[in-house]
Amino acid sequence: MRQRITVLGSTGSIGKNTLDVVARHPERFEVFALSAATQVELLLAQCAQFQPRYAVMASAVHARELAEKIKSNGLPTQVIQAHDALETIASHPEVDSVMAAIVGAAGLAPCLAAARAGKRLLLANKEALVVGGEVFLQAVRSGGATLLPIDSEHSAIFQSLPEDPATWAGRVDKIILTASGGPFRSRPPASLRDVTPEDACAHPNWVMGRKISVDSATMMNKVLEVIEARYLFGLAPAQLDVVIHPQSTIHSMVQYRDMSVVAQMGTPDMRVPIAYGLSWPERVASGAAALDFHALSAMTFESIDDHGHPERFPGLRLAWESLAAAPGTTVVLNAANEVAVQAFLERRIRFDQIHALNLETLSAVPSSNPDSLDALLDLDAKARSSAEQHAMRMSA
Ligand SMILES: NC(=O)C1=CN([C@@H]2O[C@H](COP(=O)(O)OP(=O)(O)OC[C@H]3O[C@@H](n4cnc5c(N)ncnc54)[C@H](OP(=O)(O)O)[C@@H]3O)[C@@H](O)[C@H]2O)C=CC1
Ligand SMILES: CC(=O)[C@@H](O)[C@H](O)COP(=O)(O)O
Ligand SMILES: [Mn+2]
Repeated sequence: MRQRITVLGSTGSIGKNTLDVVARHPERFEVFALSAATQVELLLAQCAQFQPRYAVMASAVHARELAEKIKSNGLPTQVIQAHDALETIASHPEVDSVMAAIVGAAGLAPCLAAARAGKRLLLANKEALVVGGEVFLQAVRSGGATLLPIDSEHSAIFQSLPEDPATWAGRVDKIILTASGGPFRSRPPASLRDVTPEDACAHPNWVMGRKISVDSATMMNKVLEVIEARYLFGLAPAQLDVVIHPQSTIHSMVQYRDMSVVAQMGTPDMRVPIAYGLSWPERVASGAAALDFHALSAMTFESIDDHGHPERFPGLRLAWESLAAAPGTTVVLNAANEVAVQAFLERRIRFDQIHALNLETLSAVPSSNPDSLDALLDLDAKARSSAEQHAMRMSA
């Protein structure tokens, strides 16, 4: 029987790559539902191609527009307009797998719904796990869900670990996440004051959405990924390491107790981890080009400490610091960073103010121990409000 899939965030970079892989295997995969925030025309085109049962848009205005167009095009898709529409398509009894590809904490509630409903949950939306933390993991356990990483580093780690998670703690010495260093790896740190959103979004190796691209430029992406790895693989924060590898050929590594290192490699193409998540434990064609070892000129590595850190990437330490602090700290950090990145993309604050805004918000919002979705969203809202005030002061 075909695997029925809901794609949350189908109009984004991960969403489009997911549909590309799905379209290569019509005998294995069937699209059950799609969702977007504002891109009505693209979602309409996806509905025409994949004929899903349901489609959801984040706002009522866009949902109405999509529903009218779907009707006038004679398509069978039903547009669900309800405050919990994303949760509905993520937990529907006829869904097998959910691709979580919404950006930011906005994806948390449907992820939890999918987890509680015992779905196979393909997690690209790293912010959902960074915010959800133990509440997220508890939902996965209680719902009997299967959580599969899509983030390239975490897919690489997952592919490099033994099949049985019960053996990980005993066998693994540490996990080494690779970081490209982003577009500003070699720029004098003082010049970062004046970079534009276009500069920051020009990632050297990956074509991605704007938010994650800015995160790669500040190294906040690696902060989120260290926290994500902590929750996905259950190792101690001290067992998580980051090394700069500018070519993004090795996607991450696992170092075992005997000092053997297992790495996963490939061309930088998100269709590889997406295809692995979709087909796990099998493998299917992804559409990615093969890594050509005959043409591969170099694979280099640099220590972050030798690379202008902490001046260039002052935020990286926040990963370990927030994991050592009260559990709500990662919620506050993520919310602050989402507000800061948006403010930078809207040219309200400078690039070098993103880190300052994150620090100010962490100091201003008291940490707590949120133990439910409501408590997580409440803390997230408090942190956003505080961060917005800091952003307004900075831009004044
Ligand atoms: N891009 C990549 O290669 C990688 C991405 N990731 C992670 O995957 C996630 C998605 O990233 P990416 O695809 O780059 O992001 P994009 O910005 O390209 O896409 C985001 C998707 O989410 C939708 N969306 C945005 N805001 C909301 C909201 N408030 N409610 C509901 N839907 C919303 C967008 O709709 P619309 O298009 O209509 O605005 C779009 O479909 C992020 O968490 C990112 O960190 C992880 C590894 C690699
Ligand atoms: C493709 C992917 O998973 C991104 O998270 C990518 O790894 C960003 O790279 P850097 O954050 O290392 O620049
Ligand atoms: Mn990544």
